[in-house]
Amino acid sequence: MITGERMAAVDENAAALGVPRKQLMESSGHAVARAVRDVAEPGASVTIVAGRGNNGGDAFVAVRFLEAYDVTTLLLGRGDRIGTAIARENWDALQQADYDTREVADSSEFSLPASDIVVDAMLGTGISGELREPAATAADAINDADATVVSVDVPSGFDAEAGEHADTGVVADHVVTFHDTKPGLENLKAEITVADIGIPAAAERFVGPGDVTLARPDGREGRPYVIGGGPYTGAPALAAQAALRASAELAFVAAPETVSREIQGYSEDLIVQPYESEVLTPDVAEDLLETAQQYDNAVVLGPGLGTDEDTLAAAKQFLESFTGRVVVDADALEVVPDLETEATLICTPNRGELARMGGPDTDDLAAVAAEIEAFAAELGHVVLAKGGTDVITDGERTRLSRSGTVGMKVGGTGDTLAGIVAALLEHADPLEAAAAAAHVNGLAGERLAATEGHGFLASELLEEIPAVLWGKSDV
Ligand SMILES: NC(=O)C1=CN([C@@H]2O[C@H](COP(=O)(O)OP(=O)(O)OC[C@H]3O[C@@H](n4cnc5c(N)ncnc54)[C@H](O)[C@@H]3O)[C@@H](O)[C@H]2O)[C@@H](O)CC1
Ligand SMILES: [K+]
Repeated sequence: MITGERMAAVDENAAALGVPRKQLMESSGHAVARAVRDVAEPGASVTIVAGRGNNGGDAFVAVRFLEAYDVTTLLLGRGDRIGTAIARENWDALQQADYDTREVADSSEFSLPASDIVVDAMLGTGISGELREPAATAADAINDADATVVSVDVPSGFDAEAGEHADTGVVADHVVTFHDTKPGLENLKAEITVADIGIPAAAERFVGPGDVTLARPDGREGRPYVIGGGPYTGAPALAAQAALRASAELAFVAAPETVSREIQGYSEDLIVQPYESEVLTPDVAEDLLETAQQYDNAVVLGPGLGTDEDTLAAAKQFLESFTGRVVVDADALEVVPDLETEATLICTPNRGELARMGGPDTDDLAAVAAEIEAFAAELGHVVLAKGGTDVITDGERTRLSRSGTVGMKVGGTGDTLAGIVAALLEHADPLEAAAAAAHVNGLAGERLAATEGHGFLASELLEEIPAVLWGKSDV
């Protein structure tokens, strides 16, 4: 099962792997033609009702595979208003090769020719809300017609994110859906065919530009709360600054007063909240919990906290009472395996931390991705295992991020990663936020490596984050 949103991400990843969308459209169109051939003998009359998106584009391709049929193609709108280049190219090809095509300017002009088959290619996964005109009129006519209706990808009017049908939508007899079934299709009376359109498995498995698009912030949102610092001061500052670079509105750092000035000294952009103690203690954790619950911040727990016994007890206590989202990093990770918590945790262990938590102990994380997935399932939390290839899993879904360079072994890159995860949590679900963050952090390193070789610093990653997130996502 795949949502329309995720499908678009996978499709973008496929393009980055060298399989562009136009190629997928060719496969989709071929699959639609096969479905028509399955329900009608050669010579049968086929009317294609196409919209101006890629759903229509799939049907334009199908026309070329249906030479043995009597095909008429109706486009809702004008050809020069087709929304995507690849759909327009396929429409133009039909014009140049003299296929029977007609443009329908508005609903008053719409009339459905009597035909054996109607191919419904008005709207696919790009729909929002009830059908607008002329699609609504066309849907009524299709539903009233005596033809077998084959819908492309989803029946037009069906929302593939929510799995809901618009009141005005097409009622299909057959649906040819692509790559994987979509939420809610199984509740329809239609016969569903899932067509393989040649998307490489790697486009789902490896984090790519599509995953970044999916998690990309479209504004400033979120106020991550970094609980860190004590024995170390750089780590919490890096995490908080990375969150700001990745779209957080504000970034708070709760730290011992003995080091709070030092942390503030690294950056005037942070809001540092000192507490009276040299390290995090259970008493302090209780106060911090109140603040975190009140503001519903995403929390980053761990950077620079140290392993004082009191600190670990405090981290455990915090996590057991908190009910929000926490990125757990560094020293705080070791309390996770014994926790009882309602919080949503995203654990970001490196190799050693993963092993100490009870997960696999290896340099080659990709080779043990299935074990890490099982480990995350057992924990009941998202695990982002950091290595040459990062493994990101929620125990059911697993993604691998190959971005990054050896220069990222430098201290502090895990802290920037934790901050990016916290920021993206405002825009994406925990697994998607973690996967995109891992990719973004690695790409930021790759940008630096282009000029600095292996000699760059974690603090320099910070400035690269915006370009990776909002600029061209391929370096
Ligand atoms: N990986 C993929 O995502 C692939 C997608 N393909 C096809 O592309 C489709 C998605 O294409 P698009 O994203 O271009 O979107 P659609 O073709 O679903 O439609 C987008 C168009 O519909 C209009 N629209 C949106 N809501 C409307 C409403 N309520 N009433 C009337 N018009 C409305 C929009 O303004 C836009 O012009 C898929 O369903 C599938 O058929 C395939 O070509 C191959 C691969
Ligand atoms: K459709």
